[in-house]
Amino acid sequence: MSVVAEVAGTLTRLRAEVSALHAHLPAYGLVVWTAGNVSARVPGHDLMVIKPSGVHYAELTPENMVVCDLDGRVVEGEHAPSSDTEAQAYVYRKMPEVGGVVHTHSPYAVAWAARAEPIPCVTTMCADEFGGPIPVGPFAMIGDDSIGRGIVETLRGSRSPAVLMQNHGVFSIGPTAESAVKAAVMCEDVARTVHLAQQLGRPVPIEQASVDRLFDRYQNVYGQR
Ligand SMILES: O=C(CO)[C@@H](O)[C@H](O)COP(=O)(O)O
Repeated sequence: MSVVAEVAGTLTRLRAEVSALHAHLPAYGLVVWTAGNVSARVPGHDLMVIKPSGVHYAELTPENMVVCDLDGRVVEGEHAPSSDTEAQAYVYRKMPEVGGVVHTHSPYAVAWAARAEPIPCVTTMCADEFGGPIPVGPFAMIGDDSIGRGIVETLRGSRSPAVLMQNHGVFSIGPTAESAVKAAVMCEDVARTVHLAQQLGRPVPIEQASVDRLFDRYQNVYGQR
C-alpha cells in the first residue's frame, strides 16, 4: 500500500481543514488576490498539505489542495503547489513540533518588514501571543528553501510564532494550521496597534517579568482547557 493510501483518511480531513482555513486570510484582510497560503503537516508522515499556487481564494476546495513530501515534491494533486512549498517543507523538516505554517502579506506587518524593524512588545496581546517582540528574519528569495532557512534561524528558540521576513511578509507557525492562522491574525493586529501608538508618541515597553507572566497565563490558563 502506498504511503498516500495509508493516510487517506487523514488527508481527506486535512484537505478540508487547510482549504477552509484559507477563508480567514481575506476575511481578516491579511492578503489580496492570490497572495498568501496555509499548509499543514500530515502527522507521523513526511507529508504536508498546501494550497495550489495562484488560485483565487473563492476557488479553493479540499480537492484542489496539493499533498507534497517534505522535499516539496508533489505526491498527490492536479495543481502546481504554492510557491512557498519548499520554504514550508524546510520548516517541517527542521522543526518537528510545527504542525502548520501560514504566509500572509498583511499590510501593517509588511510595513514593519519593509523597514526590517521588529515590533516591540508594548501591548498585552503581543506578550500573550508572541512572548516578546515580533522578530524580523532575513531577506530571502521566493521559490526555494531560502525563506524556510530564514524562518527556522529566526524562530528556533524564540517564543514568537511569527516572523516578519524582511521586505516580504509574515510567516507564522504553530502546533496546528489553525494556531498558525491565529498567530498571523494576531501579528497584523499587533503591527497595526503598535504603529498607531507610535503615531501618538512613544509606546511604553512592558517589563520582562510582566511579559513572562502574561505569556504563561495566555499559553497555559486562558480559554477552555
Ligand atoms: O509571496 C509569496 C511567495 O512567498 C506568495 O504569497 C504569493 O504571493 C502567492 O503564492 P502562492 O501560494 O499562490 O504560490
